[in-house]
Amino acid sequence: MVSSLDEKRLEARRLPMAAALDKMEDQETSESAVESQVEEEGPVESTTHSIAQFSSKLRAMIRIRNKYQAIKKRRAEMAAGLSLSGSQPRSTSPKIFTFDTVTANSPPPLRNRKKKKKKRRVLFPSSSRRVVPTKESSRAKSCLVMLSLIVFLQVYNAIENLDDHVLKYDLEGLEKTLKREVFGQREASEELLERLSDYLSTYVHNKPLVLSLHGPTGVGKSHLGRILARHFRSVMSEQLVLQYFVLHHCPLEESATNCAWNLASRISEIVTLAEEEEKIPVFIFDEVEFMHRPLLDTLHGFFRSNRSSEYLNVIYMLISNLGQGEITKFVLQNSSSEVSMGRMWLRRDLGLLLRRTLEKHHPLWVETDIVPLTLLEKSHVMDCFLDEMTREGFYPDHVHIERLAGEILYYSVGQRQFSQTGCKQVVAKVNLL
Ligand SMILES: Nc1ncnc2c1ncn2[C@@H]1O[C@H](COP(=O)(O)OP(=O)(O)OP(=O)(O)O)[C@@H](O)[C@H]1O
Repeated sequence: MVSSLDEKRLEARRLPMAAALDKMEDQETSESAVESQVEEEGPVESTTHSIAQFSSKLRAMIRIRNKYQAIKKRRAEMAAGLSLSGSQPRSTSPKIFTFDTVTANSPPPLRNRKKKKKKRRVLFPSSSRRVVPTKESSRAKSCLVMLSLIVFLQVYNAIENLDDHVLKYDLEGLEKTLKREVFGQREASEELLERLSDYLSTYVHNKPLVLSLHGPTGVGKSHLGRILARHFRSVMSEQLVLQYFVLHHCPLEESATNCAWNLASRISEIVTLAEEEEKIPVFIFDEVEFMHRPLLDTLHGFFRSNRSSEYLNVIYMLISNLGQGEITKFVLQNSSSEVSMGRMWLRRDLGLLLRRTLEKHHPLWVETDIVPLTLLEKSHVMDCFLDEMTREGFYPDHVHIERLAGEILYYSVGQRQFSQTGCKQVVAKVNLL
């Protein structure tokens, strides 16, 4: 495209050229006149010089004329091009005229052009100052971040602490021992572990943990008590675990008050020591069915939650055959419905039944978690024989074990046989071998 300025320039060039052409035409006529005059008058030396000068001027003029013709032609072509492109707006910016072809100046094809990035613009109202608003850091936002960080750290710390507590008592180790050494009491063992794990995961409690193990004779109550005492002695110090056998420590009723006083001071001593060591002491009372009233009352006092904090971080375990009649009856009656009702439901019902009986015996059982141990079946008794024989160095012959297990008395319910004395006689029978 050619701007108006270019046109003016062309025009300006064209005018002198046109004048020169007119002059050239005049000169051509005058040249012919001169030539005719020369023909008529003959060659003269002075005229020869002026003719040579004149012919060089003429050649220059012809060159200018040719250029002018070329420019004129190009203008005509450009005008034709403009009319073809139609409504394209003419650029108002000044352009430098060159003799390059139009195609050389034409814009490159679209695909070769780089995509221009869109500028993000902030639109301001005409009345306001054109200043980009400064980003204000929100204090509420930073406070929220800080708060969530603190909460996260506290939760993380609490979880770590919980893990630390449980790890300290090695409940996983205890679980393995129970699985290996206790037969036929899977639910009771699991319940026990669950209560211990819940309690031992934290050091701050609002009441002590009181577990009460009940079951018929020979089902492994004392056996469980011994395993627990051994375990806690190994993970804590000896002094923080007390095993109290009523028939051994306080057999006579007349000395019960004195026993109670001694027991209370012993408990206080151990609790204080445990508080210093930041550990939870364990008290295991066996043969509780023989415990006299003053001792039961003393224990009841320790189970209450109105005592100072060190007395709340304690585990008490009561072992007795109280309620054994109820357990035997319940197991035999529900042996066939175990699968249909589910063992957990039966255990819950049995627990409620036992609580009613035990609360009549002494109110301290209101504060306890009751863990019933069930009757052992013939297969469990055989496991007891196998274990005992291996321990005593006998070859564990299956036929021999079956014969020994057959000498024990059983309750028969359908296909199932429940031992009337659990594994109580196993040790004695193996000793006779
Ligand atoms: N469930 C069991 N698993 C392994 N061994 C057992 C089990 N029950 C009993 N025994 C064995 O039988 C012996 C006697 O058991 P334990 O003293 O625990 O009976 P108990 O339930 O306390 O009975 P009691 O109320 O008459 O004292 C134990 O030494 C133990 O070796």
